[in-house]
Amino acid sequence: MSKSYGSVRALKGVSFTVPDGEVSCLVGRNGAGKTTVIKALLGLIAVDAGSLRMNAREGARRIGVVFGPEYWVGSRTGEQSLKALALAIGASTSRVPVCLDEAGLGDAARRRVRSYSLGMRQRLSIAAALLGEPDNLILDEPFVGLDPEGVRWLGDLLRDLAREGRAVLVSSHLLAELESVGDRVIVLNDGRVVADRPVADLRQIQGVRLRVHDSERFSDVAARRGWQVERAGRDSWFVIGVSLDEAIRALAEAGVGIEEAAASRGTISDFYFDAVARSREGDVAR
Ligand SMILES: Nc1ncnc2c1ncn2[C@@H]1O[C@H](COP(=O)(O)OP(=O)(O)OP(=O)(O)O)[C@@H](O)[C@H]1O
Repeated sequence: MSKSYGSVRALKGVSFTVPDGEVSCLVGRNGAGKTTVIKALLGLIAVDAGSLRMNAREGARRIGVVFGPEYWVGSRTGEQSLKALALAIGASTSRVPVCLDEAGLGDAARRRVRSYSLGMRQRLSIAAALLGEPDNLILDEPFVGLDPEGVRWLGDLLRDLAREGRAVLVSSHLLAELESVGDRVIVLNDGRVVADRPVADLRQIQGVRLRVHDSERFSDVAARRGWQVERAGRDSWFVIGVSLDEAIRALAEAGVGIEEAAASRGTISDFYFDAVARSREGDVAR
């Protein structure tokens, strides 16, 4: 898909697949194009080129959408809000208490939304997405405002919904929350997909996570030794396929100060920072 807003090219030929039975994570910096992709998928904006294809096994598939917490009208109760929505989308109102319970809002159903916390509004949005028993789910920043219990609950819910065969697409800046949820990670940068990989592949990668005092000297050592490194932050690195002992010895010999070092497997966070850094250098990795 490609999309411009006037002279701003928000999407420059974005293409990816969201498979059934998986949680796919869309990540990227502010302005990378995530919301534009999601709006285009939902038909809320027209794209200049490209299209969304759904592998419809049984006719048109239904998409559940999580609205931002600001969507709700404060003077309505949670129950009234979902009833109105159920009527609007043609879902049975018998789903309302089921979805409110699923979202942990059973006890707050008759309270006005204006008295809900941010996390409760977010839960109401998630309950709304489940109303129509959707085949697919699209969630834009669903973890915002949730407490630690809520984060775990939502992670488990998304995994369960995917395990039941749904395609789930989540956009989020909260990479730590995605680590235990995602099956696939798609990195957007400046309107392009710059990386797209199964999380299981990342977990296969073994290496050493390091925080060093001097990244320039570290890079010299890494280049001399032929290490494959991924940048995971300003002075944080992930060295692939090297043991902890080997890394510490080599850096100590070269006089590079180490602040932290630990053996580790690949994470979404490493993958993300590395993909964004490479795309800035013009080296688009997939
Ligand atoms: N209605 C609009 N009019 C003009 N430019 C827009 C509009 N909506 C988005 N843009 C621009 O398109 C680009 C992509 O924006 P988008 O909101 O899709 O990014 P995002 O990845 O969702 O960012 P964030 O993480 O901050 O939510 C940005 O440069 C943004 O300024």
